[in-house]
Amino acid sequence: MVLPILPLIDDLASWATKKAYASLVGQVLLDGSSLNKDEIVQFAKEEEVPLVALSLPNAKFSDDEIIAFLNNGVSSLFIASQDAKIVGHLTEELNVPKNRIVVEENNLFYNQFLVKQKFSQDKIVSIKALTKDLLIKEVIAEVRTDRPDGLFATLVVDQHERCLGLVYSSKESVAKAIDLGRGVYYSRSRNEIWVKGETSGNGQRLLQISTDCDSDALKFIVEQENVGFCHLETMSCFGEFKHGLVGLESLLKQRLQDAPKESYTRRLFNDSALLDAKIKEEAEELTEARGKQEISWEAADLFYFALAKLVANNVSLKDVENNLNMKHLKITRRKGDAKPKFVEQAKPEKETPTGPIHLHVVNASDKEGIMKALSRPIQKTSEIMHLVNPIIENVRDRGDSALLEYTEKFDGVKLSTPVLNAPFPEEYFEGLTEEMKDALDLSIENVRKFHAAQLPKEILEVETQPGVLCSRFPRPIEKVGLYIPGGTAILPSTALMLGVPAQVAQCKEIIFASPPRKSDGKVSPEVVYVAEKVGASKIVLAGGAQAVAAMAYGTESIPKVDKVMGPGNQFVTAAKMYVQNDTQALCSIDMPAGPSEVLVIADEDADADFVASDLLSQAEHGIDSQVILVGIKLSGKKIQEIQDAVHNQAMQLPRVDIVRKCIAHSTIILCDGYEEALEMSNKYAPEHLILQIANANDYVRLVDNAGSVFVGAYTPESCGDYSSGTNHTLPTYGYARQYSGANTATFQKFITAQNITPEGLENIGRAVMCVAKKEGLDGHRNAVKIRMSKLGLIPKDFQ
Ligand SMILES: NC(=O)c1ccc[n+]([C@@H]2O[C@H](COP(=O)([O-])OP(=O)(O)OC[C@H]3O[C@@H](n4cnc5c(N)ncnc54)[C@H](O)[C@@H]3O)[C@@H](O)[C@H]2O)c1
Ligand SMILES: N[C@H](CO)Cc1c[nH]c[nH+]1
Ligand SMILES: [Zn+2]
Repeated sequence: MVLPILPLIDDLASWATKKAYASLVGQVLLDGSSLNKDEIVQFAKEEEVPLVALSLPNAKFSDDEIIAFLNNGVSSLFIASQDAKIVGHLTEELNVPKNRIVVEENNLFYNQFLVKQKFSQDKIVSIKALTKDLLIKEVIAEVRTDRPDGLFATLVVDQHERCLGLVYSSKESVAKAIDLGRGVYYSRSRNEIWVKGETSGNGQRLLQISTDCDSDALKFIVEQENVGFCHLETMSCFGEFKHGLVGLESLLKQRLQDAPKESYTRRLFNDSALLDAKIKEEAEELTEARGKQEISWEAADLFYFALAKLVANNVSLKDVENNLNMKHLKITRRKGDAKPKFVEQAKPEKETPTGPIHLHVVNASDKEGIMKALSRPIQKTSEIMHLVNPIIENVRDRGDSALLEYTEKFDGVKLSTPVLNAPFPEEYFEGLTEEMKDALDLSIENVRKFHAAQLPKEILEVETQPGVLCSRFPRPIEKVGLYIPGGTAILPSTALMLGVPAQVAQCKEIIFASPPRKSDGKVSPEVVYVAEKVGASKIVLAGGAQAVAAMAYGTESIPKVDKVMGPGNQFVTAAKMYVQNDTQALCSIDMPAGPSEVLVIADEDADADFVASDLLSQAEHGIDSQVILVGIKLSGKKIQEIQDAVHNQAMQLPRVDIVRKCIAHSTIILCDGYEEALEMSNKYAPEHLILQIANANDYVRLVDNAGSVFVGAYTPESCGDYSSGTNHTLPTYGYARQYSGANTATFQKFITAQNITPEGLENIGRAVMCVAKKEGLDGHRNAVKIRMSKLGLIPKDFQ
């Protein structure tokens, strides 16, 4: 409730001199008969008074002017009883809501908008007559107390209406608070008036006083200064406030003062073009967001940059809230249509790009050029994580329903279940030819042979000392989730590259995941064929980060796996990185296996057509793939031959558009010798390395970093992709420095064991005790000492 006194403003100059205390009431009545139209609008718009009513004289203002008052912050129209006839006109013709019209009845104005309160004529006091003493008298007359000590419970809130604490006021303290315009209360422990902050420095500017509905409690709205309201130095007596928008505003205000020069926030404050661009970017991302998590994520980003703009321009959240309040009072609203430039328009037909498909050429001595050539065309981790995090969290928290939503959003397929269980229905094999089965069978057998050969033949056992037998034995990882890409191309070859070693390693449960086809919501029959051959129990019909999350955390219909494997685009790779770092997921991954890449080393004698075909075979994987040719002493003529071959072959490919984009960030690097070329390759650490050079085999010894090597002119990388036997799931982004490609061990873990005899204990026991003593771990030492002592290998009092 507001206080029953209603200051009548009939003169703006008097208001200006008295507003320091008059505004504590939180409401005013503008006198329409004394003020002109501009004064009314200016006051309602600019003065921060929560309730601005207007006494509307008959026939002084036009309809448009009345609407302008209500649209600019006037909350209610007070009409004298003799003018009541205009109410019909206001409600019917001007559409003024009934609850915003207050007609005088028996000397009472009964306001029902925003507050429910009766104002009697005698409580409407001209601003000229409103003195501090009168105000104090009115406030004290209004509040009651049933406490024996005569104090009033007083709720203290900040300007955002957040509760700071509960205190007590006496009549005297209220009078002093109004007089000083500060937070002044009555201290029950000290039994005296308490001017908040007088000793602590944590004072308060008083903004408004009101009472509750039955006038037995006061509310002080204050602006808290310094550390906070509580004596424990928190903002409120109930602890700190949650960060939220208000918290972010104060943090940004602080940053405006102290952010270091090189910080991002400082850059935002100093570069208004950057800040505006970020606001546009975030606004666009919010328009594209779907689902609670993603929308809240994007909205939070937008609010952050919007708040940075407010702070940079000295506009407060309170100003924004005042503006919202004013808009809430508007009675005519904008139609709400968006400006034409934001309305989706028919997109102009994309022009087919033309021009030669050629690689850039850079000399090995050009350091800057080389740095650029060897950097991958990938989005920043933070940006990609930003997109992937909400997807993972949603699937983790909401399981199948979130998974189905993302499949609809990203793959354009509405499914009723996200999983296909073995035995796979006949209809899923439709379209599979005998020729295809034979091709897959041959590839499966070669991959099986190569991977079976990697199984350890026997348990590794080493007697490190007489009586100390150490051993190591493999065990399959029980449940594996195998991701088979299916965005721009269906890859049954990946299904067999992952499924066969999983079967060879004897994993107990093999689950496939692959994005469903848009046409019928199924996965390709070739993938289903491989799934059946390797004994997969399920095919998750989903792709991207959501499929990875479903397998890593499990859903209602998908069991949680122990390890997620397989290649994929940046979303898939980022999701794998996320889950492997989340201890809640308890899930490992094979490696970061992202967009395909190849580095070909060729000399002058290399066949230009072979070289071009190898480059293009990986360039066609995706626009984020990258191919590099390292040429050794290539003549200008050879370079031209290769460029021509790239262009001519590319133009014949159905995926020429993808190739064109990939080649745009691909390079020919010119070196002077074989060793320099291999150094360059080791630096890049390519997923695939092809050696099209004389005596290629002799150079394999110089390869330090690569996923897989293809040696000699007749070893195209495609053979490794499908049928030779090596695995095509390989580390990209330069991770060949530290990761191996998929192999049988990827599907296993290795357990060590040891068996020590008394003789063995005698041989190593003293060493164990010595080091344990140094580490201060006597329990460790005792485990040896007690045994050795019982065996009589050390004296009873051995120290
Ligand atoms: N390194 C290796 O061993 C290896 C092996 C085979 C394939 N690959 C690579 O795998 C990749 C396969 O990529 P792909 O895209 O064709 O298939 P994909 O299956 O990896 O990705 C498709 C999925 O990406 C998700 N997605 C697409 N746009 C999205 C967006 N804007 N936000 C969130 N998610 C989105 C969708 O869910 C979709 O199902 C290629 O880059 C290829 O080169 C690498
Ligand atoms: N070259 C890819 C690995 O980067 C694998 C693949 C599958 N099909 C064709 N190629
Ligand atoms: Zn390939």
